[in-house]
Order: sequence, then structure tokens, then C-alpha cells
Amino acid sequence: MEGVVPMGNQEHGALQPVLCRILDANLDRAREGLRIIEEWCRFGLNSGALTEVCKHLRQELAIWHTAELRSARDTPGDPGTELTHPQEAQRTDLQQVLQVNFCRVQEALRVLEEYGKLYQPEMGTAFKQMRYQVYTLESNLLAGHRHQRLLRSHLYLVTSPTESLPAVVEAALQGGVDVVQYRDKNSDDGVRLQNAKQLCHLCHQYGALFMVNDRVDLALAVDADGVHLGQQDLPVAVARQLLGQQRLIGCSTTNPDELKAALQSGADYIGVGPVYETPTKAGKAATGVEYVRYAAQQSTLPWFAIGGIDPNNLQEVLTAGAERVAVVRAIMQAEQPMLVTQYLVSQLSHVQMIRDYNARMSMVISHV
Ligand SMILES: Cc1ncc(COP(=O)(O)OP(=O)(O)O)c(N)n1
Ligand SMILES: Cc1ncsc1CCOP(=O)(O)O
Ligand SMILES: [Mg+2]
Repeated sequence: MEGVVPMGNQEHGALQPVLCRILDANLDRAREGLRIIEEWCRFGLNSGALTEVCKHLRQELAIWHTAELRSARDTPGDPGTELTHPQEAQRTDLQQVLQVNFCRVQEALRVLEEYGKLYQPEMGTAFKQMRYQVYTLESNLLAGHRHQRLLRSHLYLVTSPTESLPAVVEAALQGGVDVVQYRDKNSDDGVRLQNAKQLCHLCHQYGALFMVNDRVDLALAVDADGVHLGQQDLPVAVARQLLGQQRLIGCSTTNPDELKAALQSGADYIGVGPVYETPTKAGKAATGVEYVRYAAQQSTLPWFAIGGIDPNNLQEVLTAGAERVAVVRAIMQAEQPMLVTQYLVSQLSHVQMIRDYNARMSMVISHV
């Protein structure tokens, strides 16, 4: 086979330029990947600490990137520059951009670690340490992104089955909905899987969270952000074992006892309701806005008022203390789902703005 030389037959001298080319290419690769991650830390997260970690790693790589390694570069003679994978052209959301670049940096560091040992023994240890620093950076950066998104979420759409499911969900996403839950009690699993996959992809394109109702297996199968569980569903602790710490778990409650248990269960957010009677959950007694008032006083987790909420009664729910609401019919059955979503979003952000302002004012007053 032309060009294939067993390593044992290569003389050390002949190996040196090859090593230099491998090290040069992978130093470039690691630095480029880090730069992409650093831009998000700096401009997306405004995190000085995470930006500093990326910068420090890039500077360390630069020190190893000596003139000898750079001068070994032979881009025109590199057959790898022509090779692209179709997936390189597809980046569907920010999460993917970051994930792909973390992989790229980690792979490059692994190559540097292994080949570096042949070039200069200290390289092995140095790049190994850097690889572990990158793993830590990855978990600090990616861990908690769902929880952070949840904290910024105020409008939650729970879907109902319809022919135009993707179109309605996309309209709601265009209107600014923060979380979408796929809820389908009757379809076959094959249909559910297809729908959940499609909606998950759509939500992530718009930077919204995607949750699955009831089904932990389906949530895992489509890489959803989490699952929503009621009192008759799997216990939160069991779902947590299956889903891990990174995914979100929501828990429905209808009264103070359930709220107390849900707050201690390890759930990430709470459903509060049905506030009003609703055909979507026929036969379930309404809690009334009193329970919304109670949740506003007692909940230590983000919570969403749900059940019969629409543009006409939203104000009453907000006045009772809600800052977050979940709806089914108000959006799924709207003639113009995007407009209704925009209206709900604007009402919710208005109330949020007033509450934030009042909270800041009372802090100022308490310091005078
Ligand atoms: C956000 C949100 N809150 C409450 C529910 C209701 O969950 P559950 O009581 O399990 O009832 P079903 O939706 O499974 O019929 C929810 N789905 N979402
Ligand atoms: C799933 C669920 N859980 C409590 S109320 C409810 C349904 C809310 O539907 P709608 O917003 O159409 O009243
Ligand atoms: Mg349920």
C-alpha cells in the first residue's frame, strides 16, 4: 500500500517533520475552538471568569506553538483540508455550536498529548492537564444552561394534538414563548417520537426549552430538556435518577400539601393549578386564585400557574402573584397563535418589569 510506512521503520529524523505538522495543526485547531467558546463566554454570558479561563488556555497553547512547529506547516500538501463532513455545514443552535467546539478542542488536546510525548516528554502532561481544564470549563458552561433558561421563562405552552402541531408551535415560538411541553395522551409511540423529535428541534432553533409530558423515556430518546410529571406519574426522584441533574423536571400540584412535597422532591419547577376549570383537564376541580396566592407566598422554586388561563383572565392571575403561566387552548386554539403569544408575553414582561422596579426601590429605601 503506497504511502503506508510502519512506524517502527521510520527513523526518528524522518518522523520529526510529521510530528511537527501534527502538533502545529492541532495547536491551531484547539486555539480556534477555544476562541469560539470564548466569544460566547464574553459576549453571550458576559462572564469575565469563564472568558479568562478560555484566554488563559489559548495563551498556554500559544507558548507551545513554537516557530519550529509553525514552519512545518504545509497547507497545500495537506490532503485533510479537502475533507469536510456534511454535518460541518449544519449548526442548528447555539448549544450545538458550543458542543461541537468543545469536542474539537478536547480531541485536539488528546492528539497533542499523545504525539507531544514523542516530541517533548513534558508536552504529554501539559496537554493532559489542559484537557481536564477544558472538561471543567465545559461542565461549568453547559451545566445549568437549562436552569438559567428556566429562570428567564415566563410563558409556557403545553401542546394539544392537532394536524398543524409544528405550525402552531412555530408561531408560538415566533411570538416569544419560552417553554414548550409536548403533551399527547393518545397517539402511538411512533407518532409521539416523530412529533417530539420535530418539536424539540424547532424549540432549540428558537432558543426555547422543550419538555415532554409524562414520559421520561421519550424525553431521553429525543434529547429533550426535561419532563413534566403529575401526581399520578413517576415520582420525581425516580425520574431524576434516569434523567440526571442537567435536565429539568416539573411537578404538578393542586394544593398546599402537594406543593410542600413537590418543593422537597428535587423538582426544578412547579405547576400550580388548574386555576380555573378547563375542558383540557376535564373533571379536575379548579383551585381558584387562592392557591395561586398561596404559591406566590410559599414557593421557593419557579412555578407556572396553569388551567383555563387566557388573555381575558390573565390579569387576575397576575394580580394574585403569578409571574409565570402555562396555557394550552389560549394558544393551541387561537386563530392567530403568534399574536396571542405576543400579547401574553407582553403582559407578563410588563408585570415583571413593575415587580423588578418595586423590588429595587424597596432595597434603595431600606438602605436610606
Ligand atoms: C406546566 C404543567 N403543569 C401541570 C401539568 C399537569 O400535569 P399532570 O397533572 O400530570 O396532568 P397531565 O398533563 O399529564 O394530564 C402539565 N402537564 N404541565
Ligand atoms: C394540563 C393541565 N394541568 C392542569 S390544567 C391543565 C390544562 C390547561 O389547559 P388550558 O390552558 O387549555 O385550560
Ligand atoms: Mg402527567
